[in-house]
Amino acid sequence: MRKLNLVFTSTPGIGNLVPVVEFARLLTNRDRRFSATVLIITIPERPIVNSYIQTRGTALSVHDNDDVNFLHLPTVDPLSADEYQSSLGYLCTLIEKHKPHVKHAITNLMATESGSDNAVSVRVAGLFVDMFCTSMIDVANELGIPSYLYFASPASFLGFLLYFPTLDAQLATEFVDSDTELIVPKDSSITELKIPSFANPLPPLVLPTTALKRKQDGYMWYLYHGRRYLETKGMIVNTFQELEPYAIDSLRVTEMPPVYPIGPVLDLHGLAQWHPDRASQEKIMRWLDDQPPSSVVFLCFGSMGSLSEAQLREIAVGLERTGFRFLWSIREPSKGTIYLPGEYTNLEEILPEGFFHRTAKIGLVCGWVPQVTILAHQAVGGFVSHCGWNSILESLWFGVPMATWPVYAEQQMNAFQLVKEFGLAVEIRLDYREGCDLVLAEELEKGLQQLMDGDDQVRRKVKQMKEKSRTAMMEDGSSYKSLGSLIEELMANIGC
Ligand SMILES: O=c1ccn([C@@H]2O[C@H](COP(=O)(O)OP(=O)(O)O[C@H]3O[C@H](CO)[C@@H](O)[C@H](O)[C@H]3O)[C@@H](O)[C@H]2O)c(=O)[nH]1
Repeated sequence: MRKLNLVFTSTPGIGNLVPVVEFARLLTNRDRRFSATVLIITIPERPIVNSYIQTRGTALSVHDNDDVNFLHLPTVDPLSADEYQSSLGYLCTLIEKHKPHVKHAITNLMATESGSDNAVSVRVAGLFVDMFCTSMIDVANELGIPSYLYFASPASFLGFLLYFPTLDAQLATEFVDSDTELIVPKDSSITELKIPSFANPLPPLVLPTTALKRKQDGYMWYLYHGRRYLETKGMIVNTFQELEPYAIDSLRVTEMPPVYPIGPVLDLHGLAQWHPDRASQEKIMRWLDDQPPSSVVFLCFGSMGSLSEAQLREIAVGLERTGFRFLWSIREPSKGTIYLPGEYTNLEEILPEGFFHRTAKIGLVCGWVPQVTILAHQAVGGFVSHCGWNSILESLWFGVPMATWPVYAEQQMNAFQLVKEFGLAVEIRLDYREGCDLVLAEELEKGLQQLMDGDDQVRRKVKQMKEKSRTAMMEDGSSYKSLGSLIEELMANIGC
């Protein structure tokens, strides 16, 4: 029997790696001719990602149904964080430095193709790179294998990055550059930017911070990746036609590689199972079991999100004022460029005096949470989200209405899309930026009231999108069919 091995490279972050692994599982389960090898880049400073890699890798190796293997790449010499202006600049350089290791690993996989006297022989059929791993396209080219983009953010953001080299010319002429601050329009009449993957013009302030810091290294990487996506044989996006019709259709033009919306691809069980602190995770679920249906507002800011102490205090006051039951995930700001947030040990000192005592009967404050399991719980009635794409897809899958509080990466654009283009969320903020902004207690209070008591239209639309997201993945659903087309294309590209 001959297996076709698909190789995956991923950015070492929860929001990137988990959807890559789930996509690899989806593909190999759908078509038994495929096996998958996920090349693992390790960053020692990210224990939560490493914990996922270890637990998930072990589970996959003993799970009969999944033909997905993790292959750990050797670590590269640490970079000096001081040399980089942004964590994206650091990350992309670090990934690029793994090129020789990726080449070596794939060459070894290919060496087993010929001369294998095993019952199962293997042929490497393609390399999938994620949004920040496009430097690996060179490796695929050198080895003569086709490369594909696997994009774990929305199609709208993919469209944005593809358009970014064009937008750059506009930003260069119409905006004022700065070494440290966000760029601003030269002319106050420029209040909107037209991006082809958005139905509506965007206020400049919902662009990612990286796109508004023209002089920083992250900006150059955005340009680089946007150009390189065009070199792939296909762009696979973790989204679905019914959610992003405008953005997906905007990508279906002749000069672009074909686009395959194959989502939502979610890890519906895994993330709750691999966190080392199982006791805290179980305590949260027991607490939720005691709450009435749809009564709890859940606040969580992603795997990389943390807020200032002043902001945490405003949230505490806002929550207390509304009197809603709440489950609030708080993370301590990271120690530096490449680190992820950690867990607080002294929250009593940070939150308003007496907060824990006064809210003991209605609220639970915690660190890392089993988010998917929480969103699936009937007690949860609303989700204040940082608008990471995985969080959005998860919330829609379980039909939980969201309130938008973007913090970093492309989340401001996602929030804009959710509120202004889809009507699937209540707005707290669209253009919040950690470090320069403060959402006041009364703003949060207003947003929460709208989320939990007010906007029936959002609630109704979210329920409809829940059904559509599930249908998309079923046999003959839009994403199911799109994955089928991708499989045909994969076979055609290697002449099978
Ligand atoms: O306490 C937590 C925090 C997060 N999660 C999970 O971690 C994932 C987080 O993914 P996402 O919501 O996409 O946020 P980020 O971790 O911030 O992901 C990065 O990657 C995404 C996909 O490219 C982007 O959309 C985001 O903006 C970017 O920050 C989700 O599956 C959550 O369920 C937990 O289980 N518990």
